[in-house]
Amino acid sequence: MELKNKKLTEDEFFSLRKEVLTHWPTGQEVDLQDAVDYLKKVPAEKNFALKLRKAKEEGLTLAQPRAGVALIEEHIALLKYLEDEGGADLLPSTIDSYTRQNRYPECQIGIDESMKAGRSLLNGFPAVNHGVKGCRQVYEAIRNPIQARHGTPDARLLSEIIHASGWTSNEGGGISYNIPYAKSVSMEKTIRDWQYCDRLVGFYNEQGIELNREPFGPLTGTLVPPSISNTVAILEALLAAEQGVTNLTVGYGQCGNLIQDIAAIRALEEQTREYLDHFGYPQVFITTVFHQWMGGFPADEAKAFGVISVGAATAALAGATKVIVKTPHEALGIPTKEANAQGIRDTIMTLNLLKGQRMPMSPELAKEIQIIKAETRCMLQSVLEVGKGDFARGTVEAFKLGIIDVPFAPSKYNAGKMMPARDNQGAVRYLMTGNIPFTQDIIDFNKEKLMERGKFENREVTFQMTVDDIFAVGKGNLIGRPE
Ligand SMILES: CC[C@H]1O[C@@H](n2cnc3c(N)ncnc32)[C@H](O)[C@@H]1O
Repeated sequence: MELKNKKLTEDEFFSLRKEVLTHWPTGQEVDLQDAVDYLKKVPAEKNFALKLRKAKEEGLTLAQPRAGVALIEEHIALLKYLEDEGGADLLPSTIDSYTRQNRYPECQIGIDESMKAGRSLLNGFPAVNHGVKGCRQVYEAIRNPIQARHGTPDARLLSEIIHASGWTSNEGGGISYNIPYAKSVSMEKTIRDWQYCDRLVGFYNEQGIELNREPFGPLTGTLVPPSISNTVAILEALLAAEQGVTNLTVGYGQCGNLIQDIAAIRALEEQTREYLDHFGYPQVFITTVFHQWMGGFPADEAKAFGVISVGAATAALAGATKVIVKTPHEALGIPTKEANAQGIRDTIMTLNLLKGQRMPMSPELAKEIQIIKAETRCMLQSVLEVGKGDFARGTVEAFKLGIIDVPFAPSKYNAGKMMPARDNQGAVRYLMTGNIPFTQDIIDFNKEKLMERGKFENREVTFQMTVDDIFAVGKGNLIGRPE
């Protein structure tokens, strides 16, 4: 069947579903009517979609950590600690890397070995192997709404299991969980597979159960220009809306220049609204999520708290509905529950101090919003052209042609011709635009901003700036100044 941005019919969806549920024995535990009945009992305060609606209406920024360990009891203890001692408003379950690659046999080995070792030997929660039974145990043990966070190109079985278990949000998308997370999975396959995941949410919606979907904003988390991540977020929002998703959180990963980061969130929310309305989805409720710094972290915990606090402050001043929290163990690896809770308390303290405050509009902020929207518009219009009016087909073509190009992506389907670098205030600009069809004024704007830095640093504007920027934060600075 040719790829198209069209809502799957019930026949198409249910015939795919039969095969999806055979990918692992726990798929047989998923009974749709039983899942509907179970989800209908989820109280409003434990429904991710509803808690986000409430937060947006009240102008609050909610704090959510990442967290996941191999065994059910330990995972429950971890999540309870993060809500009780950390104060988390929303809970994750970060899914392990084997599950993300559908390597369920290795998950089983990881679970068995973790039981023998008495500690987690997986880097996340293997939700498919634990099945509906195990995931419901987790859901029933906690107070807050719970979301699956992962990086799964084919998340169809995972989505079936987590939603049947009362988990009312799922992160990811056909672009954002392919390009940064896979080497050679075709864009066409992941768009189709995520149409399935979104259609499942659309099905529950038709039963009166609203679930939240969250495209993964940061992508590679390495000097990603705001207009690149916003373009991907808006495309995934449009694809999800077509499948019947009505509650979407679009996201963005902190780049470090305060005005540009706030402009990115404001442009993202406004332009997502503009495109959803224009293409016939006014019913979709939009929230935003700001991811604290996704690049290299300082190992020194006090410095790490500095990075975490700036991320929390930026999220608050931007008016993001949610902020994803980092921990002082980021440079080391999987955090202890204590370190994870510290990151949340740091974040909530910062959010509370800035409660109700927003960065006021200014000529600088207005300019950054305008340039991000203009760059995003160039890419989205070009996606429509090469897709002959279809966003799904257009996305596949756009990556083939390098019209959308994500820096430092492992996927062979990403052109990798675009290169970013910071300007003299640390804002991320386009050093090379590759095949991205920007207008000349956009190209000139980015070049001028980088020339300013070159002049200040008395060096040529070259890829060396990019390299210096990549290591800068880990060394304690935002901009990679020449040594
Ligand atoms: C998106 C990548 C980020 O997710 C975080 N992460 C991944 N797995 C876990 C985990 N199991 N527990 C806590 N944090 C985690 C970590 O901050 C990493 O940089």
